[in-house]
Amino acid sequence: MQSHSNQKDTLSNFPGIPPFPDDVPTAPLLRLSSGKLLASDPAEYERLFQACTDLGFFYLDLSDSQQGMSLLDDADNLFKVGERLFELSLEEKKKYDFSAQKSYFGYKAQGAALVDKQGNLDRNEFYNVSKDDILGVSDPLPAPELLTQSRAELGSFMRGSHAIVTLILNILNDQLALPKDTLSNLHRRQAVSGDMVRFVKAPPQPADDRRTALGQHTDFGSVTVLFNRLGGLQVLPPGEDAEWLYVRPLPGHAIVNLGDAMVKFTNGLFRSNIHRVESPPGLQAESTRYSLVYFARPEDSVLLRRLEGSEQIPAMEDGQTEEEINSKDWIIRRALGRRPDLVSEIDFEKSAGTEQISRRIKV
Ligand SMILES: O=C(O)CCC(=O)C(=O)O
Ligand SMILES: [Fe+2]
Repeated sequence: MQSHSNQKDTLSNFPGIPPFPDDVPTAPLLRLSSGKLLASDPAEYERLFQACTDLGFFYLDLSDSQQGMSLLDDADNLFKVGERLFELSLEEKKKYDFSAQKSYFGYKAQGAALVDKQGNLDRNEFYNVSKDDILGVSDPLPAPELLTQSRAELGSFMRGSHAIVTLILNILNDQLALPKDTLSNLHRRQAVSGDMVRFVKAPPQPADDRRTALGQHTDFGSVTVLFNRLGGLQVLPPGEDAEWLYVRPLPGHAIVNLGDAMVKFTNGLFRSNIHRVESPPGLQAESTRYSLVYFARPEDSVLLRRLEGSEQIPAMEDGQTEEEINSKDWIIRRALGRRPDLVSEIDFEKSAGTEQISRRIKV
C-alpha cells in the first residue's frame, strides 16, 4: 500500500527545522504502522508485542491510516496553540500552577524540578491539561483564555490519542491472552484518571552551558504518545554498559512508550524505558524545542499490581511483595516528589518509578 516516495517523505526532515544530525548515536526503535495495526495484521501485532517487551519505545507511523492522519492534523493544531501559550507572561502562567493543591495539572515553570541528585534544575516549562476537564468528566479548572478557546482542538486530540492508546492496549491484551477488555477497562475514556495533554517548551541553551533539560525518568502511567520535531529526547537501553541514544524525530510518526503501570500490570514483562531530554543535537541546538504529549494513565482508583489471567505474565517470585498503591497516589508521589518548592527534603528513591526493573540488571 505504501509507495517508495511516501517512505522517503517520512524519513526526511521537518520543514523549516534544521536537520537532525547524521553523526549522533540514535536508538533503533521499531517503526510500526497504524494502518497495519488497525487492519489486525498478525505480524504487526507481534512486532508491537516485541517492541513493548524489548525497549518499551517505538515509532508509530500515523501517515498510513485515516485515523492516524487526523491525529497528525490535531497535533499540528496544538503545536501552534503551544507556541502561543508559552508566550503569555510568566506572571499570567503562574496563576495556573496548581501544585500547591497537590494537583499535577496546570503550569510548571522552568527550573521548578530537580533533574538529578546533585540539585541541578530542569530547563523546560510545561502546561498539563486534564483530559477529564476537556471531555467534561470533571469540572473545568481555571485556564488561560487561549486554552478555553482551544477546547475543541484539545478534545479532538485527546479523543484521537485515547483511541490509539486503546488500540494498543487491546492488541497487547490479545497478545497476553488476558480476558477480553481487561486493559481497556482500566482506561475508560470517560472515567476519572490522570490522563492529560502536556505542552512542553525548552528554549535554546547557551553554547557554553548545555545541560539536561528534563531529568531521566520513566513515565508514570500506561501509554505515552509523543510528538517531537526537534531532537533532544534520549533513551537508555537495557543493560549494564548501556549508553544514552537519541530518538530521531520522524515526520508523520508519533513516538510511543510504555509507563510504569504497564510494568506493574505485567510484573516486568513489558518495559518502561528510562528517558531524558538534552539540548537538541547539532544545528538544532539553536532552536526552541516544543513538544506535545498525551499521557494515558490507569483510572485513579486502579491498583498498580500484577494482573491475573495471563500465563505469559510472570508469577510473583518467592518473597516478592507488591506495594498497595493506586494510580492516583502513584502519579502524585512521582510527579511532585522532586519539586524543591513543595517537598522539604527530596528523597529520590521514594519518588522513583520502575527504573531498576527497566535497566534489566541482575543484582
Ligand atoms: O519532550 C519530550 O520529548 C519528552 C517529554 C517527556 O519525557 C515527558 O514529559 O515525560
Ligand atoms: Fe517522559
